[in-house]
Amino acid sequence: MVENRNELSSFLSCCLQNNFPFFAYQLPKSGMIQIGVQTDQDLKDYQLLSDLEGENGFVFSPFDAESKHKSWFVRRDINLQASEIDSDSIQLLESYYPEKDEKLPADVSLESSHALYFNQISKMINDLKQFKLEKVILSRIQILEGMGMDCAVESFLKLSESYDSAFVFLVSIPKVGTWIGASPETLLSSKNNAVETVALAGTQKLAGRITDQIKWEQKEVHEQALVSSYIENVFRNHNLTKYKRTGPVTSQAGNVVHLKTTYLLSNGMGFSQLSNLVQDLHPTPAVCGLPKNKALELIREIEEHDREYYAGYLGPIESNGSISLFVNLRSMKVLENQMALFVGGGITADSIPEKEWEETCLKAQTLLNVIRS
Ligand SMILES: C=C(O[C@H]1C=CC=C(C(=O)O)[C@@H]1O)C(=O)O
Repeated sequence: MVENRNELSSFLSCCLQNNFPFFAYQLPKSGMIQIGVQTDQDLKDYQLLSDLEGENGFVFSPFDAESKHKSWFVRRDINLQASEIDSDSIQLLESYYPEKDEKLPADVSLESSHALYFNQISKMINDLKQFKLEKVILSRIQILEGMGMDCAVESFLKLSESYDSAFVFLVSIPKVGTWIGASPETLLSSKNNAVETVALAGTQKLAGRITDQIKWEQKEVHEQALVSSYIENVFRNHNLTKYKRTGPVTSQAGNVVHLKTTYLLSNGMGFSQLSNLVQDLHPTPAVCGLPKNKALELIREIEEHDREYYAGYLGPIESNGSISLFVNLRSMKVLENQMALFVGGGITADSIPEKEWEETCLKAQTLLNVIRS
């Protein structure tokens, strides 16, 4: 826990209450929260990540590029590390107070009931068999009543204190939304010429075991292998033939474990090459399915809720070309008096509906155990 936790909490609450576009995040294994604030509300949207070359800030992109939701870029006009925050930082913020014209997002109740989820999964399994799809991700929303905007900062701080190996974030964009989460999945990161991505899939409850004791079933191994082969295929299409593959290994994410293969590409890539790679990787079969376009069609047809930014990607980009992008998973949209928690799981023709429902409950617990503690 940072020594100046109270000042940090006041600073983030001040950003939120005064409708600054801002972001706070803790990169995996960094133990350090970074904060960026845009001092005006003149937000930039983008079509291609390559349009942001040379910029310093944070990107926030939806699951479905063809939906009404845009990809946003928040500038890092004020750049602070959590440990630097004191009363002067709040004064600095005060000098930039934007107009308070933003209304808080209204509460919604899009919760997918057990019955609705079961109807959807049955239809999905039938369609998977009929149209010979390998895998599709079905998601649902769980509404947390009585926990809204007032709890956002505290929830983010608790997640950052509990999850050292996740990408923990709080991002708020006026008229777009406020999201918090602890993602276990890197989409693409590039620093000092080393480019990394992961293939993540398969879920089990940790249940007090050490990761080495965990045995994976054929269905889970297959599900994860699909994500790996998709990534390797994207590499091939980009003529990226030299990379180091590690895994699959069991990787812990709170109370659950996944199978994870890590890919390291050591040849330096320019920003536009990285951007093209992101464009092709997203959405991976960890959040969409295979074949990608058919899976996307099925998701649009079967899910009744709007995923918005869940299963999209987000993270910081720097003017020197470094990027750290993560999949927006294990995350919640913060509303006035509610939080909408999004969870999903990979469905194959062999899926057992009740087990899949339980898996989404386990994933939800990753966040609930911490924010309700
Ligand atoms: C879609 C989610 O998780 C993905 C990432 C890891 C394992 C997954 C699975 O086992 O289905 C999912 O593909 C989610 O947490 O909402």
